[in-house]
Amino acid sequence: MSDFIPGQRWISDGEAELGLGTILNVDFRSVTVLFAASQETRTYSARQAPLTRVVFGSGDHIESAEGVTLTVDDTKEVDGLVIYIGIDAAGEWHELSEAKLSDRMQFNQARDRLLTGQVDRNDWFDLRFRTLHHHHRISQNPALGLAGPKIDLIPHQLYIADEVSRRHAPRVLLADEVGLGKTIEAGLILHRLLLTGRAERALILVPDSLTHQWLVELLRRFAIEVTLLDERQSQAHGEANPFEAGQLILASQQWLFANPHRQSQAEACAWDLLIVDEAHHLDWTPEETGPGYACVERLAAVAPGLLLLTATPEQMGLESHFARLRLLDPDRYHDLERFRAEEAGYVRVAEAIDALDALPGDAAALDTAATVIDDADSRALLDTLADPESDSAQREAARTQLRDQLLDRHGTGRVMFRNSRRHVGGFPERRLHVARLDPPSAYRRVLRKLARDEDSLDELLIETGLDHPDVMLYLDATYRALDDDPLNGEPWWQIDPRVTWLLERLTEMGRDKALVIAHDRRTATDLAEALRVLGGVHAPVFHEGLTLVERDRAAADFADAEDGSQLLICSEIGSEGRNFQFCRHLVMFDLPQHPDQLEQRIGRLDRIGQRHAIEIHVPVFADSPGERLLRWYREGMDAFSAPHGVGSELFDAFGDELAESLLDDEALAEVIDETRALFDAKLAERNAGRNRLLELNACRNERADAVATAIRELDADRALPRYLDQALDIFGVDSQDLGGELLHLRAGPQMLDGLPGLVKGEEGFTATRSRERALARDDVQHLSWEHPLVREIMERILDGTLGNTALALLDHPAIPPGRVLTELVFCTHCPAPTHLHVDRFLPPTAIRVLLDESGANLADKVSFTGLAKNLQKVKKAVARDLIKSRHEQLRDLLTRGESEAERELPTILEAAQSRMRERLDGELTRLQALARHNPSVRQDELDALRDERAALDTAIEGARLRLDAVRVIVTVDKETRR
Ligand SMILES: Nc1ncnc2c1ncn2[C@@H]1O[C@H](COP(=O)(O)OP(=O)(O)OP(=O)(O)O)[C@@H](O)[C@H]1O
Repeated sequence: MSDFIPGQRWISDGEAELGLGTILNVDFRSVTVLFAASQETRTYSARQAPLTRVVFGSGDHIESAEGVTLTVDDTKEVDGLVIYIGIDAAGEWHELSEAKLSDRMQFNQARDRLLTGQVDRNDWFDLRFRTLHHHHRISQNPALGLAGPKIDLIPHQLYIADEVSRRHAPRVLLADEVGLGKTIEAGLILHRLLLTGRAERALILVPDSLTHQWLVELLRRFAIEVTLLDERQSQAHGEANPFEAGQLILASQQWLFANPHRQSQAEACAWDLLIVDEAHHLDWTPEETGPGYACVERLAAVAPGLLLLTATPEQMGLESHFARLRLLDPDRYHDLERFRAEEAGYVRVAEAIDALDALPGDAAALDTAATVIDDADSRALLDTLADPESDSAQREAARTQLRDQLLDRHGTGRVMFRNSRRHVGGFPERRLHVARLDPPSAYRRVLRKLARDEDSLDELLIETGLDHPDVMLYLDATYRALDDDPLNGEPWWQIDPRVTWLLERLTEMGRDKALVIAHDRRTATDLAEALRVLGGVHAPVFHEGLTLVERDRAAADFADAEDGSQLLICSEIGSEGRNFQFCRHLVMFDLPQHPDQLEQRIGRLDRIGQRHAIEIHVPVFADSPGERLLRWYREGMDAFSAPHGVGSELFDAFGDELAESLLDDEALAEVIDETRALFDAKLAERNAGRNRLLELNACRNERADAVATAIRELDADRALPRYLDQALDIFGVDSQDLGGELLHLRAGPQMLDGLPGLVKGEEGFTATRSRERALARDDVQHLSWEHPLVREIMERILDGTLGNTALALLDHPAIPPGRVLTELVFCTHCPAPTHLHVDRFLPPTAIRVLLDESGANLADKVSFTGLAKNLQKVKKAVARDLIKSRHEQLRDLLTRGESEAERELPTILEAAQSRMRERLDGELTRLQALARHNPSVRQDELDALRDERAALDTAIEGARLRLDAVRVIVTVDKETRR
């Protein structure tokens, strides 16, 4: 028969912070418990439920749900429930069923363990106290959640991650230029949200070709383990919803978007955060919604958090860009025309921001700023800034604040972050090398035919089945398609001079690696064959026809610095998302037709981490459409020198005309002139308006610097190695110093099970506290306070009972032998739903009380460490006897200690309240001010912030103290010890 009866009170052994639970339901298999204080319900197996029954004894204090505190005098049992008989502060007697106890009550484990003679090792008690101390310290660190990942501290990424992850349910477009680290930003945001409990479930949708890269990047850099879901795995779950298989699911977009059944399963789950990479593929036009867009739209409607990633937000045109913004905030982005009009106003805002630098003293600048500034608070700041008499520190503060206010209150800044190379700086030069080759006669025949008249072009299109203008641009494909022609007997690569040209370039490059990209998959595979046959060069190929595993293998072969291949040949899919910055030669075997695609290709190499100038090699056939396309890119928009972000608009304006002029130099010259004029105009317009605002907003240096400094301080925290030494030893982890700041950690024979990354009998892992060392090697983990092993150890200590009782001997000349000191560690306990992240303001806070026999508190006079280093351990049996003999005295001292600690609680709670109010009121004021100007502040954000503040207020007010640990210290003299 089950031991559980509805109404009984139990606490969770592993999650004491849930508060006092009530048995809701019991059947022969399971038991369901409601933890009302933290609004959680849990179901456990009835036979192995990790629960402890809560029963209080005579002298204990209990509290009823109505808030009446009683001192227990006696108990009785009725129908399996304990009835407490106790007296309240006014001297009235009450009977209280356990079912009516307050949900916020704590079961005093340390007290009960001590009084029943269960004592732990003295060093465990030490470790417990230190854990509380460090946990408290780290929980309030402003860099929490950003310090653990194994990344370089790059300001624009830190700024974005910090800004976005502070928000309630962030919904943003991460739109940095290619290779500036959008994946890293998304990883940082996810990491912080997970670490602080603000998110638990996330769905990450990425292109097929990037699933593995994401999986590895999240694991290696962020120590985040995700479940990669595909159709095969989903089927293994049978009827069950495969998206429930893990908290963090990574899936391919192609798979999900093509599969309505799986989509409805994904939609049926509760996600906290949805991440969509390469979001420019989500097609939308006013006439038609693509399946990917529709799927994400439905998921985005139910997931509170949404991160869309794209380097080319406008690749599919402004309308499509607007549609993505609409996914983020449908209320704000509902009218395309209004959006266009708003964009036009950004120029004035950007000019006003720039004008601030000329103040005080410049009357024109003052006018420019004043035309945009229209609220009272901003106007007051402008007055300070314009006043030559004002204090210079005040002026600087006003300038910064005003700039922030202008950025906040105007533009898409809050929903879109876009950093550019120009702004970030420090990126390598790009060098273009064009090889002008003579077309072989077979290609010349095609060109002549094309040049003849329109009818010949139509004929060729029908004959080859190719599209226009592909038939002119990719002559090898046209040649292949004309395989009925007896003159086209040889494989294209036997006649195409680009093959020998490439072999020669490879020889010149020596040991340097090269990435080759061709438009067409067949060109890529044939080219690999050609290089093998004609030059004995082995090259892996990467294209859409390969399985994911085959693609990853090809990429890994290329990435291998020692034995890997010199080159990788990709079709166009290799031009997206992949990290090839270890290589500096890019061969564009042909040219893509869209400027954004050209930028994506270059972006594989021109990424963070690239240390060399990038050599871009392009072979073109003299006087061919390919050469004309190259001219359009170079002369029309400087497409090879740096990303400019207006390619999409140019393509929309001139793509068709260009296709028509690829056979005609005169017509081309006109298209180039027109393209150039529009390019210059767009660039000027962008740089003055939206781009300028986006740039200014994408990284606020003071904030980024503050985060980086906080991270560096945590990196250098000398307390971590000391803490780890002790913790690893106690948890049975063997650690070996490998020199060079490296540490190898392995499970020792006595290790407590279930520590992340460590399994008995297995190798373990190498880690280092040095960020630089960790970054230098893929196989070395970054050991920080946020490392999963350190977090698990801390959580186990804080949630469990390890070290919460101890007994030690003290030999002190000033204290006679046989006296008892009691060292009590109380801890604030604040049950609240995890998403409130109450730890930010009130992390478990220790109050130490050290009582002598008379009940005097010596904590201020005798420090924890001062005392600890003079203590001697004692055998457990002796400790038990000592405790038994002092039972009554200890009970009294425990009660006395409680009232000592209670005296300190109000100050701690007040400080927590004021920290919380300062932060949330500040955010609320800022958001309210923003909402007046910038409709991208959502009403639900404001409401959520108000609700959060109210809920935090209640939670902090309801915080209690619980006895976390107790150590009894008995004084001895040298004689006794001997
Ligand atoms: N802070 C960092 N520390 C170390 N490496 C980084 C950092 N930021 C970016 N990288 C590396 O630079 C490369 C580009 O970063 P990432 O893939 O996040 O860029 P992206 O903006 O998503 O690129 P794309 O536009 O191609 O999708 C990756 O190899 C990434 O690991």
